[in-house]
Amino acid sequence: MKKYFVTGIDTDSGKTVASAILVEKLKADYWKPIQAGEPTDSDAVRRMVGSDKVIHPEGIVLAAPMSPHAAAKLENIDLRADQLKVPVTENTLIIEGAGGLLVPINDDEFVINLARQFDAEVILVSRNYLGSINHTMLSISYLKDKGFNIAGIIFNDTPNPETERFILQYSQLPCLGRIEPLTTVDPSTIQSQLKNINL
Ligand SMILES: Nc1ncnc2c1ncn2[C@@H]1O[C@H](COP(=O)(O)OP(=O)(O)OP(=O)(O)O)[C@@H](O)[C@H]1O
Ligand SMILES: C[C@H](N)[C@H](N)CCCCCC(=O)O
Ligand SMILES: [Mg+2]
Repeated sequence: MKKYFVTGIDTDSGKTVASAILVEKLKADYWKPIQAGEPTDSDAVRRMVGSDKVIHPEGIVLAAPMSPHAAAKLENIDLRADQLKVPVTENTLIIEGAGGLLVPINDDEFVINLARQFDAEVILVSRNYLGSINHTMLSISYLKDKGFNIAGIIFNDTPNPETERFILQYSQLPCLGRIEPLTTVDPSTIQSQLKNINL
């Protein structure tokens, strides 16, 4: 089974929206290994995709909408990456991280480590805002320095051609698509974006 790990340049960059689009585009399953706070991303994806799609139960659900290391600490949970096991499926699997790359799981493991642990290719979601060039370049730099297998970048929200041109030219990474600003996020607007994804 092919696995993609959807990470973002920050929390709220659009990983869940991008994951729902990828689930539809690739007819894939979805899995959120670490959920911190409610409503859950799995429920959000369930509302965005067809009822034929498989959404696997989260690896762990933590109550507090915080960094997983802090949310786990509040519940006296000793959260370790190796407790999280990829669900069994023959299908392509879209795995969504939590926050950005270097969000801690505990005092010495980061969310992005899960991509390697799960043998998944990384998709980086870059939302366009003032400051996103820096966040995107730092994220790419880390992924490359650490030797992650990077599928490419998805740009989200209001297009910024010069931002996108610079990032793609400097990084030489594939652009996997662009998600337009959506007035509502629902199954029909998710479907409207499939044509904008090249994967
Ligand atoms: N292209 C878009 N158009 C309109 N709204 C969007 C778009 N992309 C994301 N949003 C909205 O922005 C918010 C954050 O997006 P999303 O939940 O996908 O981020 P995330 O990276 O998954 O965050 P988290 O780190 O909490 O998992 C949500 O309310 C989502 O519906
Ligand atoms: C609760 C939120 N929606 C995410 N699940 C977790 C975001 C953690 C961000 C931590 C940080 O970078 O400071
Ligand atoms: Mg999310």
